[in-house]
Amino acid sequence: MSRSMLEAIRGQLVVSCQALEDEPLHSDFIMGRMALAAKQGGAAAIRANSLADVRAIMAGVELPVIAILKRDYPGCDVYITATIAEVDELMAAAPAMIALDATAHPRPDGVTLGDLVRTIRLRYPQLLLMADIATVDEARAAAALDFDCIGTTLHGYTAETRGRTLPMDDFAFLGAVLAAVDKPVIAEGNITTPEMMARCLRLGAHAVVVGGAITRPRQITERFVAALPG
Ligand SMILES: CC(=O)N[C@H](C=O)[C@@H](O)[C@H](O)[C@H](O)COP(=O)(O)O
Repeated sequence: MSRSMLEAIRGQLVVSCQALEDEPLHSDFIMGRMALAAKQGGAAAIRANSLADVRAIMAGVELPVIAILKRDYPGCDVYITATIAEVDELMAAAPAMIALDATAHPRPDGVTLGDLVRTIRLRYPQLLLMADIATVDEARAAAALDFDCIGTTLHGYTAETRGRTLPMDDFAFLGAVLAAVDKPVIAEGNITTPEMMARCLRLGAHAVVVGGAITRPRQITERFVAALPG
């Protein structure tokens, strides 16, 4: 997969197919089928967690994959592709792109984000890199490093941004990131309707990642149940 993957997802929908160990759909087989359904529905790429899921998806679906590896390190806030060990693990499947936590939080091995990116560039020159950020400062810092694109993934999920969500105030955070950086910005996080997706693209997002609203039936059910009258 070449750098043209970024071109392939321009103005398109990326579907995140993820189910962690504690979720009912946790299974590489099921994630592979979710990804196939997403492809048949018109998705341009898939975002997926873990080597097993990425492998299953790449084996059955001809779409580029944005791979991540979520791993909890005790006492550490960084859990999305935290170290070179997770990158090496994912590269056994050779996905087109890997997303890394690109917040200002310390990484479990003490390596700086800049050094991690430099190591990855030397080891895997063809790999595209996405920076998962939570704040505008983090977006700026990531843009100054050798990332190919920036994702709003972690806005609302760090101590500094807790209580916020991406759609708040007509996607004001997305607008601020777009104004602050000159790299492709991928809108991701709590985009739950087709209208929200379209709004992000009109605001200037390069592509939109939708996860739970498409691939997490428990979350979808909860939304319906919350709307029950009486
Ligand atoms: C914060 C975090 O760990 N986000 C993860 C990142 O890959 C996934 O759990 C999300 O499902 C994904 O970002 C898509 O977002 P949403 O499911 O809200 O459409």
